[in-house]
Amino acid sequence: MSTDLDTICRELADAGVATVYEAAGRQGMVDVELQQIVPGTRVAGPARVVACAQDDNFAVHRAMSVLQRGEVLVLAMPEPRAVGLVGDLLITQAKVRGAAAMLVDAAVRDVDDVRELGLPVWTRWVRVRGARRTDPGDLDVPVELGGQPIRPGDVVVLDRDGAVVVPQAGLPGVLDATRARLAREARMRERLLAGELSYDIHGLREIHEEREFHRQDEKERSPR
Ligand SMILES: O=C([O-])CC(=O)C(=O)O
Ligand SMILES: [Mg+2]
Repeated sequence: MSTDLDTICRELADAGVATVYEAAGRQGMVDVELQQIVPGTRVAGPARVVACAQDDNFAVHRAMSVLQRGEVLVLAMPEPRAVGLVGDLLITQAKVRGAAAMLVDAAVRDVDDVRELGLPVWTRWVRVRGARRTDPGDLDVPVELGGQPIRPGDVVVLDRDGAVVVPQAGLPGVLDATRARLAREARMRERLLAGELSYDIHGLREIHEEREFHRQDEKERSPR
């Protein structure tokens, strides 16, 4: 992974999923409930997409042989199911090879050991149900996760809130918008800490009072 991309990913990870999602114009959300196996982790990296055959983790074993440092392994299946595609042994390999994180649209097992390993993992389910190892599946192909298309190399940002995907072509724009949003939020936070209300800052009080005024007005004018 280039230093440039590495720096951009670090900046997006620090900004966090919600901020990047808003900065991207509310695009890229992975719309599923995800469990964060290692608390407190936030990461971003280019996707190494692993399209597993149904209930089969052959492709995950294969992916370990091509994985590059800094990548986020994205594990998908044709139908997401609570099948344990990875546990501590596969995740050990990912860690040794320098993966940034793993996003699993299936199940993870051995979670106590995985937590100890410390490689950030997000998963749809925790379940011990074993995977087959018979179909090589596909690597480096587009998949869909929680309604969100993920192409190889798209940047995946992950934290406690879940995951958001930024297509490579959109990276510079989203990075600029993220910086601008962080600056705006910092100014806003200062005003809120000083006691101001978002109700006033966004002009909502005014809107509400105006509506109330018209409602009263209409009530008075309407015949009984
Ligand atoms: O081996 C498997 O199929 C998944 C697993 O439990 C591990 O990686 O430790
Ligand atoms: Mg295991």
